[in-house]
Amino acid sequence: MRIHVADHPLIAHKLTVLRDAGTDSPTFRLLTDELVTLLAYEATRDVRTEPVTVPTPVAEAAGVKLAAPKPLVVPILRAGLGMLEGMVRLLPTAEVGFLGMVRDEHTLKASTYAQRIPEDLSGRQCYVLDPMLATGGTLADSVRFLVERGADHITAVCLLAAPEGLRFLERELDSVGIPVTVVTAAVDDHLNEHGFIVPGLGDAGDRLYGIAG
Ligand SMILES: O=P(O)(O)OC[C@H]1O[C@H](OP(=O)(O)OP(=O)(O)O)[C@H](O)[C@@H]1O
Ligand SMILES: O=c1cc[nH]c(=O)[nH]1
Ligand SMILES: [Mg+2]
Repeated sequence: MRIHVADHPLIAHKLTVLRDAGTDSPTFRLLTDELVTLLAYEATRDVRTEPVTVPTPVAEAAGVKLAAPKPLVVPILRAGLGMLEGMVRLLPTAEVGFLGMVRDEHTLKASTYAQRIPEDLSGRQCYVLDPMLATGGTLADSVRFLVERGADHITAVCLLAAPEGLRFLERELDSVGIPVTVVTAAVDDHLNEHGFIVPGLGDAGDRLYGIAG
């Protein structure tokens, strides 16, 4: 597994405001959107392209276009939905599949409550969106789900990751047999006893959308 920490002053600045407990939901949503577009630039570094030629007003120019099959962007509901627009802004021709997952607050185990993902992902590059990589359980399960359907290249885009979760994913995803990359704006200090990232930003879903019932 490859881990890329996006080290850029604009990312660090926006992340600082995002962490601030005083930042309200509308601002949190706006900053999430902006951060994802900056992260998407790094996350799509390996997107597959094929050569094309276009006529400029002067001559033929060699260029590239995104290769088929189209990339699939997969936000993990709920919080990953806040990252969708920022990602498809850079990849407007991508298709979007949805995975609804929730982590039990006591056992910290993730479970899937909804999915709308193509049955056959053979040859597809997938971009998983989830702001928080805490224990890594949610991301490990979502990567396995996509690999079982044939995805052959997966990049996860996160805002924050915990070192414990990254270590867990490195062990778990060793055997999936395809390249997996995690792109994150920062790796934080540790997980607390409730499985929250420290210093983190709190519950990303709640900060985006309000307290879930
Ligand atoms: O790495 P993990 O320990 O698995 O935790 C990370 C997951 O926890 C949060 O989801 P949550 O269960 O709070 O659902 P929500 O997005 O609906 O708030 C977060 O959005 C991730 O999906
Ligand atoms: O810190 C954390 C950990 C899991 N999920 C969140 O939203 N925040
Ligand atoms: Mg949540």
